[in-house]
Amino acid sequence: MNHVLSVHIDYAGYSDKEPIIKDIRFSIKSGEWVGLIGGNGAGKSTTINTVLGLLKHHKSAIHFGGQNGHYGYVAEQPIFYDELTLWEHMKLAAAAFEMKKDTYAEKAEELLHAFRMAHVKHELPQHFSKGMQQKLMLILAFLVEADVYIFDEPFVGLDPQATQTLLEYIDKACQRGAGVLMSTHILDTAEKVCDRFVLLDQGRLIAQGTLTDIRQQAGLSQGSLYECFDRLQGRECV
Ligand SMILES: Nc1ncnc2c1ncn2[C@@H]1O[C@H](COP(=O)(O)OP(=O)(O)OP(=O)(O)O)[C@@H](O)[C@H]1O
Repeated sequence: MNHVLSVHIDYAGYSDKEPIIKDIRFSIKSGEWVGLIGGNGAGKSTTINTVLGLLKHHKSAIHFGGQNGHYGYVAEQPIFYDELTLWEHMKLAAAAFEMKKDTYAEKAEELLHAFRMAHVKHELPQHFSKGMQQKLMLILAFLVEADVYIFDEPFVGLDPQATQTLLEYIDKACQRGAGVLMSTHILDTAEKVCDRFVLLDQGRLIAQGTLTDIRQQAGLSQGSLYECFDRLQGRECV
């Protein structure tokens, strides 16, 4: 199977002092949903920022594969233009990715409906709640058929229906062959939906693989993802 993303980070950080993350290597195949797991400050966002090429101080090789080279990214904090409505944001994204008018119109209405945002499509996102701003980011990400989707803590602020809708959209994206990297603290959800996991602690990779692999590495044959992560924290990866 093709890799849609391969990540090889020797080190990365925000200054030329001691790096924040070191020796992080993993890849994502077409159709795979990978959970990036770690406690507060473990280095999840730093890893994502390195993958996105946003850090100045790094030694890394990041390769995006796939068919069209498009990726979708949803940051931990919503990012938007204060003076553009939700609908204008969507039109801008469609124009940037040169989407066909018919494809766009159908997809746009479907997403607005699915995320229950049709009633505010002509409103400014700065007046939205945190969850609604998060939904705007998700709608923009799913508007374009990307080869890779990267989500940093996507569930924060979402209500249960929006969470379900997001899970369904990610699942559909994987079914058509996209790869997904998703950082989250919601380990019971991650355990249910992700195919594989990358576990970080203090800027280091401490384990990776399927739940079965992680259980083996933690020595807990029936352990939950949380129990395995709890056991593995503080150890170096083999
Ligand atoms: N912009 C920045 N400048 C300097 N240091 C930073 C910056 N952003 C994060 N760090 C540091 O990098 C380390 C890892 O942070 P990071 O945000 O990658 O963790 P995280 O796993 O995403 O945590 P959380 O779950 O709390 O979001 C922390 O020690 C943090 O203080």
